[in-house]
Amino acid sequence: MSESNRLRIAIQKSGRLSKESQKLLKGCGVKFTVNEQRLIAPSDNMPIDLLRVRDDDIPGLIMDGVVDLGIIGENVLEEEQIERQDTGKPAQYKKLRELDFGGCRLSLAVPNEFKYDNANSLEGLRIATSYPNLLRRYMKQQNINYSDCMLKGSVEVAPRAGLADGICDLVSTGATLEANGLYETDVIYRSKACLIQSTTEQSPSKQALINKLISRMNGVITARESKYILLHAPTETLDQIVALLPGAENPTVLPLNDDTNRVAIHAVSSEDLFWDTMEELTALGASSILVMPIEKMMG
Ligand SMILES: Nc1ncnc2c1ncn2[C@@H]1O[C@H](COP(=O)(O)OP(=O)(O)OP(=O)(O)O)[C@@H](O)[C@H]1O
Ligand SMILES: O=P(O)(O)OC[C@H]1O[C@H](OP(=O)(O)OP(=O)(O)O)[C@H](O)[C@@H]1O
Ligand SMILES: [Mg+2]
Repeated sequence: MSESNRLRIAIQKSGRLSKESQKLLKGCGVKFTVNEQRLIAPSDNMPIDLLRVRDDDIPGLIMDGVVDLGIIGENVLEEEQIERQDTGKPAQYKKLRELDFGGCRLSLAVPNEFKYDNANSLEGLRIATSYPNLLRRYMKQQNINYSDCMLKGSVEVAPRAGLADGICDLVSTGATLEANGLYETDVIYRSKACLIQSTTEQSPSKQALINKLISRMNGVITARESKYILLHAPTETLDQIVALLPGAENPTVLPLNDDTNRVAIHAVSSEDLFWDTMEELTALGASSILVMPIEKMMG
């Protein structure tokens, strides 16, 4: 259905995913300028148009084949898929990869004064949510009767406002729940942002561009999760020091000028190097420890 020669990518216009989605695409070499008033941000250097929309609209745009790629929270994607499956609308998509942002969970929460023992304590409650389908699926699995109160926003104030007994909403740090006198009882869905594609067959040139973007995205995300580590180590503790570097296989070991007892180590580590490990390295005699970010990785 998407007949344009340009690849269309739907991203959230403004909200939790918008900045990170733009940063990821820029990291993949897609140049564009966002004009806040405009729905479409065309790329200047690649045949790509970014569609800036409400996140709730992204799964439907993909499932109807109106756009080619989308960056969306798995929670919104799954919610829309259940809705469409129940109403007989197209509900297919391809998940290309999970992304490294937008991590949160959809949880049930009740007021601090509510006595909760197990999921059965929720029997008969009225629960406010923006995710009625994910909530229904969970409550059915648990065999619990409830009624729902559909709210698109400000779900966390529903119990205090007398609209509901509990809520089913997104949680990350838990600060919103705490600020509203609520506590989390059941995690019903864990979510991250992901990259999805419509199942519409693409022209070879568009599919080649999609493949290029996926490969670059892999490079950007792997690089973000990795560090370049340089340090000096005594030869007698070299093996112990290398063993402490997280996920660093085959580091480069180089001699130092005028010092036969020490060597320089260069390593790419698949994780960050935390202060605790830095302190352990120092205790083993390591010095001049540098931990540097990596911008891009390939091959
Ligand atoms: N606190 C959080 N921490 C991390 N990710 C979150 C958090 N809250 C939400 N998300 C993720 O970001 C997505 C977008 O959240 P946001 O609050 O911006 O949505 P929204 O208010 O529905 O936006 P829109 O106006 O586009 O409909 C959520 O669906 C979820 O996947
Ligand atoms: O556990 P926390 O770290 O407090 O995060 C949870 C909050 O984050 C989201 O809202 P957001 O801040 O994106 O604003 P919104 O009200 O526009 O959805 C979500 O709807 C919760 O309200
Ligand atoms: Mg939304």
